[in-house]
Amino acid sequence: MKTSIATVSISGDLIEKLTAISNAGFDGIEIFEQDIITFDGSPRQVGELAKEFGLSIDLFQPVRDFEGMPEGLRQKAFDRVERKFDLLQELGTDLLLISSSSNPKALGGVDRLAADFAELGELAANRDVRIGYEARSWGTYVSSHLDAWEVVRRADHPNVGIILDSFHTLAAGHDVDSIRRIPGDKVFHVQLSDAPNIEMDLEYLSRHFRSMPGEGDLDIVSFLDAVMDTGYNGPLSLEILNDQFRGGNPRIIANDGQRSLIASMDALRRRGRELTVDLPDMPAPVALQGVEFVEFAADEAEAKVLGGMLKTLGFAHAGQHISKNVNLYRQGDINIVINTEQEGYAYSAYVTHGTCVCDVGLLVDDAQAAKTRSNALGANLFSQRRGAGELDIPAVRGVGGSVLHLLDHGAELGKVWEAEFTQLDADTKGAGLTRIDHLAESMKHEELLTWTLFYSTIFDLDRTPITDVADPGGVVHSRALQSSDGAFRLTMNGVDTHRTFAGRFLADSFGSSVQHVAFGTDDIFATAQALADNGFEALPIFENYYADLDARGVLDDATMDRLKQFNIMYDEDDQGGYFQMYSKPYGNGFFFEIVQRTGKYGGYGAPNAPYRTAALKRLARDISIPTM
Ligand SMILES: O=C(O)c1ccc(O)c(O)c1
Ligand SMILES: [Mg+2]
Repeated sequence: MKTSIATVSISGDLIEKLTAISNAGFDGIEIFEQDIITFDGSPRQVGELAKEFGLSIDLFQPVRDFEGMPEGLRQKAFDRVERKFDLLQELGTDLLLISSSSNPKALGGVDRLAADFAELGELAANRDVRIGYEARSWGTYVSSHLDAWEVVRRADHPNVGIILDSFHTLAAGHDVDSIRRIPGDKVFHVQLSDAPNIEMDLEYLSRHFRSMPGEGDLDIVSFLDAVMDTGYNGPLSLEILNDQFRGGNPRIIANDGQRSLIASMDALRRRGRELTVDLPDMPAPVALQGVEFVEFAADEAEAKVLGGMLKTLGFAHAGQHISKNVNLYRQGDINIVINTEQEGYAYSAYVTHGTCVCDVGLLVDDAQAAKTRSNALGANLFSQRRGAGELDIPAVRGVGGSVLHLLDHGAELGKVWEAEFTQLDADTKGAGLTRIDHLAESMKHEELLTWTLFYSTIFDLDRTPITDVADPGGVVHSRALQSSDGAFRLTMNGVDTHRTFAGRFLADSFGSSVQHVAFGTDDIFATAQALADNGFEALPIFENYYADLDARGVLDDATMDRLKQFNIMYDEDDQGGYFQMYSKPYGNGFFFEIVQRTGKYGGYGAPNAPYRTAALKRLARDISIPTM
């Protein structure tokens, strides 16, 4: 089983595309006619070029609107396709994709369409080429794989088969089980793409918003599982029409494609499928138990400001690193580390971004297994010279070049705090913060799918659909990744402009990633009181917000008064409630959040996000933000 990708999925000219596709490890390509038309050389030279890159040309596409044409136009359609047979032979490939017609002049009738394909099959046989018929989900008469299969079945010609495309099957809501009825030797090719679950014209969705398997909301693995039952053993090919990818970095998009295919095949294998494919052995998607630590890079002066702020949040200065200028702050199960080294990774992160979260420690069952899976999926491993007494903690590169350390409760890594830090006596009684509820990362919008894929292929995470959150300066595209038990939660915000609060943070910090850290408490009012006593300054929320919340009539007057008093926001779903308050922004727009979940509330207060953002922006306008 080979991996393939349509040239339309990658930006650049043909050479740039082939370079990226070949370097990413694909075996073959589907070549799009546009890439031949715009190439300075003959189709034969295109074929030779692909060979030089070690890539087979698995098919040529697209031919549209061939079948069902009335007399007078029918011959023209056949002549047009015959010309493409010449092209196929020059390219050195034998498979032509014909997608189902949406031509208003075309006629229907399964037998008419089958007769067209039987006749074309004869012509194809004479030229030693094959025809693959694909149902486009908006085709006039043929809009599902079952329609296309009926045409192919009745055409009954060895040179005519079906092409399955996950988009057309899944986005249109067709059932995948029926694929199992198609004999594998009649499936000539399989195309894969994911898509977001949004109500939209299918043709528009298909041509602008497809994504790599694992980036959207479609169940690609079930589709593949059904395909495998046919006995199909040809290439798995990505056909991704996506506006962002068209303008994206060819290397990153091609690498994402490989990662998505490897993860999809691994998921199939975990369903007990025997795959004839050179797939690296790898552990299962890694279960996340939570965030073990968050590390900031800072200089000495800013470390004092940050440390002071952590004190007002109720953190104790709990430890000093045995050999480095690194301090540990603790409360409940939360570990915050401030690194003021003058060399090494944290220092370079500080020089690049200013005070920032440079490193996040993730708690997993087995850190070595997590590293092995990350590596098999093409993540960049991270390491740097260790100081005396420092443990060898597996790590990978994450968003914005940041680092993710992988920790577990095993014999060695489970003792990292005792091994690397001298323990100091707790100097505060705390404010009731118990754990890290979630992290929020900001990134360019065009990176949102890449990082979705990174996290959701390595780790065992559910992903919410992408929602758009209004900011006074633009739209933020937001989604959450979370473990099914909620132990690990991450929100990702993709921004297009620096006029949004998240966009400004990204621009001013030169691509730093973590913009806020949310701490959980079991009693938001007790925590809010303790913080107020410590001199913590909460983000002031608009008076009118409370008028609106009150009008909804979900909270009693006494609770409303306390929300207002402490600048706490509130949201609820049918599972429970969510209280949230914020610190003022620091540095380039970083902030802390404090939340309490009641019942089984599963969200992140999205309805409040526009008001929180406006409140942060108001403050950023009104005062000069203290540097962190
Ligand atoms: O949008 C289209 O016309 C089109 C063409 C060829 C394909 O393989 C496809 O899935 C869609
Ligand atoms: Mg297709």
